[in-house]
Amino acid sequence: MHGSTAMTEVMGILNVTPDSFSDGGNFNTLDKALFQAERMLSEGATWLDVGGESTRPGASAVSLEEELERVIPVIKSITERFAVSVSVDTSKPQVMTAAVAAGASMINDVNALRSEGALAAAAATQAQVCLMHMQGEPRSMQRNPSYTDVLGEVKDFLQQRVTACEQAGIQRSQILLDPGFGFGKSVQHNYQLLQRLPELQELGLPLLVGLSRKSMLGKVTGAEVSQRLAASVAAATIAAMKGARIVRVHDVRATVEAMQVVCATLQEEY
Ligand SMILES: Cn1c(SCC(=O)Nc2ccccc2)nc2c(=O)[nH]c(N)nc21
Repeated sequence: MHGSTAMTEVMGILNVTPDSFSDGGNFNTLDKALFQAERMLSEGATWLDVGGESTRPGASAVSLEEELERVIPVIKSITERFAVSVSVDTSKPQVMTAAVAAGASMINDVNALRSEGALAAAAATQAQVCLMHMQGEPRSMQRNPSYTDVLGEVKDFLQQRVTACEQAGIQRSQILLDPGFGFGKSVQHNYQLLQRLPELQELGLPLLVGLSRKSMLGKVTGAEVSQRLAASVAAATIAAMKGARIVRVHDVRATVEAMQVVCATLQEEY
């Protein structure tokens, strides 16, 4: 049995990119975001991940102003209204600073604080930081992912980023690590990382994983993005059994119930 008996936490995904709420109006965006936030909270999410820039390969870049406009009002409203922890999904240092000031308590950076000024921005807050592995850039990372030893290379990268954080004054107690499923990995690489997740725990820091609805699941089930609930819950269950501290998901209720079954199993109390 890996990890503590504490239940793996469920982080609900709250996209505030314009295409995630089909209408145009700003009020509608905030209104709809709050509705989704409240729903995911009621379903048992203890984290909400608020992101204003899609990381899909080919997604258009978002300006600083645009990203701030999208995420800050949402983070402010959620943290004023609800007792939930909010992470901000951004790589921009200015968004990190503003989001924490608005109430976010985790910085979720798919770029592992490699942008200019990101380490300093994160170090200036007391927020938790999730460092995620990515090979290459979102635009081109899926063209030809290649590794000699995917686990070893991901582990080395994450260790290097932890060292960079410590040198910037970020405490280890603030850091979570994430293998970055789908970010510069083939399907085989992704499943190797999932299977060998316990080896990442050797870095001695909590793990956050994002598997929900990703193409690695579609590849083996043949299911479209909107039809990947069972596969996503299965993947979250595997990750939790293998020690993940937080799972980042679209489907909160189903995943929370799966985590309750994992918890009962790992606690061996029944
Ligand atoms: C912001 N963010 C993303 S966005 C990609 C995504 O969800 N794609 C996707 C979503 C739905 C369907 C298919 C693909 N993935 C992670 C992750 O795995 N870990 C952390 N920490 N943050 C993350």
